[in-house]
Amino acid sequence: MFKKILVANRGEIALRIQRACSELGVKAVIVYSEADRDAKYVKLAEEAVCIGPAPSALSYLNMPAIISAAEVTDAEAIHPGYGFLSENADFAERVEKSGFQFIGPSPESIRTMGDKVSAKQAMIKAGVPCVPGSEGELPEDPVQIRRIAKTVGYPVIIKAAGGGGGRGMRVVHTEAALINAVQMTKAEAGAAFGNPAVYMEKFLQNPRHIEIQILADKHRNAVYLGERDCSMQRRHQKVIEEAPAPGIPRKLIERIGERCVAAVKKIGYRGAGTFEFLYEDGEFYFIEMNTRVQVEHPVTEWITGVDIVRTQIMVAAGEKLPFTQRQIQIRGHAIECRINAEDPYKFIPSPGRVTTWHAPGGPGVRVDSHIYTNYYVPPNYDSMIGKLIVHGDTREQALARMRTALSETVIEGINTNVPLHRELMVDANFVTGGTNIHYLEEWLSQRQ
Ligand SMILES: Nc1ncc2cc(-c3cccc4ccccc34)c(N3CC[C@@H](N)C3)nc2n1
Ligand SMILES: [Ca+2]
Repeated sequence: MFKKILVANRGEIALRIQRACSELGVKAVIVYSEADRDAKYVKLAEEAVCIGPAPSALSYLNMPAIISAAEVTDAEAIHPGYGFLSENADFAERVEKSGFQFIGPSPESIRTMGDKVSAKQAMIKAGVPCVPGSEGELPEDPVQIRRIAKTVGYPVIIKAAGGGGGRGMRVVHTEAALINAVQMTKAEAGAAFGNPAVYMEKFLQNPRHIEIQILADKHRNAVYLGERDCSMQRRHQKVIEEAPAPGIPRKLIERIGERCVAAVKKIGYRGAGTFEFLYEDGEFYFIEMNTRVQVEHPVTEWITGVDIVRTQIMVAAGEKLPFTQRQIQIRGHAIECRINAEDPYKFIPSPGRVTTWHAPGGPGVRVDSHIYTNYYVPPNYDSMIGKLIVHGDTREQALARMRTALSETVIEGINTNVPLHRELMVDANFVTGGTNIHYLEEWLSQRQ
């Protein structure tokens, strides 16, 4: 086991990793930008290194600064968290070339999954069901592009190989609009990701977003930890996540979960990973794989009893998974509300000083947040200031606990989306369960 790990992130995930290290008896080195000098986990840190000024590019994305911080503090490993450099293959490579363990998959796995075309090809080879489409990069020839679209059937969606998470996508409903749409998406992809390659898929009209969490060690053991329903999103920002996914037969989950496990074994994947699927009419369609721990990992932790961050660290240290698939039992239901410093209905960021913070509590309530009374939420980073996660024996009990927790939550001094969560937790369709990826945006447009 490592003696010292550098936490290359900020906010609630930095605190989460710091806690996992503390529990394992591993020292944690905290890095921070000048804007995060007063962060809770910096104050709690045994060792903290300022890696630069507020802008991410000069701090949390500053590879030399982070690697130097690891050197001067004699850290043995670096945990990237999520966002920032967590899925940057070059960073993982530089970390390992500098003699540190990167807590995550190999640079090759990160690179393969970061290119959405190679990711899909790997999954097709591994027998994971994918959305029908161009099975590779679209050719230049307009005649061929039209032929592929005709085979796939309109509407189609053009996606950037270097995109993901909703960036670099364009839906096409008619042949007349096709070639121009391909050219626009290629130009945008070239500019945004330095990679103009695009691919095509059948556009699924009303899918749910279901993801499978996997964990794999360096000894070819791998398990899946059930699924999460992440369909309650707005402009590709998740708002509410839950596990298990309401109304999906366990048999279907087991089948797709086992295929994901077979795939990670086949590609020699190690660490935590998430397979993103669209789910429609009883079918799963692979769209992307995330090679990082995700914001919403606590809902999976609670229904399986597995500490994902702790296991990431153990696996990176070369240990075997401390459980087999048979030992993974799904118990109860968990729901997560992302708490953002923003206007609850206009989504305008609302940084500033938190003058009052009262966290909720009680049976089945978990609060993952770094804020405190008088904490100043900096304007430089994304607006998420914490997560409220609840667990119950049933979905109904989890909903009741979330309503109670939200009613106890007090955050004054800034705007937050807590009022939005309070309304959603009593919305008839959300309470029924199984709302698709468009539901929240439709709900918000009707509310305006
Ligand atoms: N073939 C096909 N059909 C429909 C799709 C719809 C979306 C999509 C569009 C808009 C919001 C979404 C929220 C969660 C998951 C997916 C979406 C989508 N995304 C958006 C982000 C990235 N994960 C892929 N890909 C799709 N692909
Ligand atoms: Ca993704």
